[in-house]
Amino acid sequence: MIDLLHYPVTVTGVLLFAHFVLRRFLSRSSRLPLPPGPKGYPIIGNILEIGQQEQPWVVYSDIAKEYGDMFMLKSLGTNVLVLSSHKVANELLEQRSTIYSGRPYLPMLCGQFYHRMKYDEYFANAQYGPVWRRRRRAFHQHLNPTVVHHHHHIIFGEAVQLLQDLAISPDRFRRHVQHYINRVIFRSFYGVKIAEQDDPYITLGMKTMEGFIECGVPGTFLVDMIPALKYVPDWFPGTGWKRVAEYYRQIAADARQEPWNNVVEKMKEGVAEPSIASAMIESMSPVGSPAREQEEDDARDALGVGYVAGSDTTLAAALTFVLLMAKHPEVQKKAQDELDSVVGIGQLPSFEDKPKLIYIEAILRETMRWLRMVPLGLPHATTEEDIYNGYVIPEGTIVVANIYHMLNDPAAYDNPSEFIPERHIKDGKIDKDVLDPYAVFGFGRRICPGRHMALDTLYTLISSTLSMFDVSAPKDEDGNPSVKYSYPTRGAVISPNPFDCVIRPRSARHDEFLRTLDPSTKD
Ligand code: HEM
Repeated sequence: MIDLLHYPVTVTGVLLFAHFVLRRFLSRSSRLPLPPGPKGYPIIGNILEIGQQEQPWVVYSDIAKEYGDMFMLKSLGTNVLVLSSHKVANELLEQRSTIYSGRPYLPMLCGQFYHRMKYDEYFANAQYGPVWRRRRRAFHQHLNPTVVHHHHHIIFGEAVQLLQDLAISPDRFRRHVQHYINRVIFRSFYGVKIAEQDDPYITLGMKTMEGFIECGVPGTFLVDMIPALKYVPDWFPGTGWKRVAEYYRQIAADARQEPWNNVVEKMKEGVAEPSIASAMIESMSPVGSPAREQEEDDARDALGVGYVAGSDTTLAAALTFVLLMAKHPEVQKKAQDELDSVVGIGQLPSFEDKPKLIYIEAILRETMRWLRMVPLGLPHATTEEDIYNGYVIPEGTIVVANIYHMLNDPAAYDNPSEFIPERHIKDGKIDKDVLDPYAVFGFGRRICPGRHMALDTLYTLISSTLSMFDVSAPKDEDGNPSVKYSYPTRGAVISPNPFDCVIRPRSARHDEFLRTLDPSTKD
């Protein structure tokens, strides 16, 4: 006998089931192939290519030469789609950004269970959804191109301090450049002046990064592959990962909370230096109102990402610039001639000079292109199935843009391994026909929202150091100038390993000028 009470439910269930089965088997996608890619081994598939530790960007680049600008690697249920041209990256990550803006699911780092590190509170790791959207919007409001100039006095004032530090102890240039970049981030974000040594906020930020490096590689912890392990009780042997997760969860929470609390306290005392945090707090709903708690969480966590995402990346570009100047005295001389004629000898370039400093702009572009600091960008993930050029790209596919390959493409750049700023200039202007190297900042809705601040910081660093200093190569055993340098072969961000170079004021006059600079008057 038919159970009338459940009849509609049963019919709906059968129809729904039939709908899904038919959709699966009759859909175009089920008849379409996956994008091509190297044939893997039985069961493990392409795990060797995916898990490649040494210069995976070069390995992917070689595969692209055989399979074209889009290929798929498959292993143990994971699909990794590698994009190797601007065209495909634009068509998928930009034009279809509603589908391609997720991040890969990393259970230990960001999983949805208690024993996790909660690193998805940093919106750079968050899944595409309302939390990511709110935090990204809060961040963007204070760092978009129309308002980033609010931080110029900090970028410039701290550069004066950098020049003085370089004049006093040029051998410690690495430390000085790093401190400059961190001062810019912490002053503009929180209005705090960080300490030269053992700053507590920097220590927390560095430990947070350690957690990312230690636990961010899927497969380091078994729970990444067998999420059911989260149910194993804490006292059970082999559950040490839970303590690791708790440790870093607390560190990362403190890294976001402590500088924020400092701003709140200083605002109460009426002594807060204006900053992004203080501006955010001033524009919030009244304390005690329903919206307030979420607004505070979003603002605090949106700002927390600044040091984590912005410090090492900007440092990689800045140190590479120093290295390239030591290697290329002819480029340096040309830049100094431009600075002297546009700004004047013994003067510091300002942001007003920027449109006229074409060669400086070309050096900045070429440094980014030559280095490709984040060679594989940050991985995206598809949030639904897609069909592109006759191939099916399943939901949950990890999508990697091989920025290294794009900016190293001989079809786009002659002699791509050479550092040639002139390639970006035509008829005394930046040549818009040359492929924009700012792919280093990623693509689509996830494109780096700190890029305007990064570029303004790098412009200031490049123009002000070249206006005051000569950078040269140390002499080798035979008395010839030689810069010995190397780059790490693994990691998300590639920054030069420690190298030596000689930094000196350009002349006695420049030396004199450096002595008279007062950082406080330049803010
Ligand atoms: C030269 C310096 C920098 C480079 C090369 C760089 C590069 C990148 C790249 C490749 C991404 C991933 C984009 C994607 O998923 O497609 C990214 C994301 C991000 N960057 Fe940067 N970045 C730099 C500086 C900064 C700075 C200074 C900040 C902050 C002040 C910052 C904040 C962020 C954030 C918050 C994200 C995550 C965006 C999201 O997931 O929605 N970056 N960056």
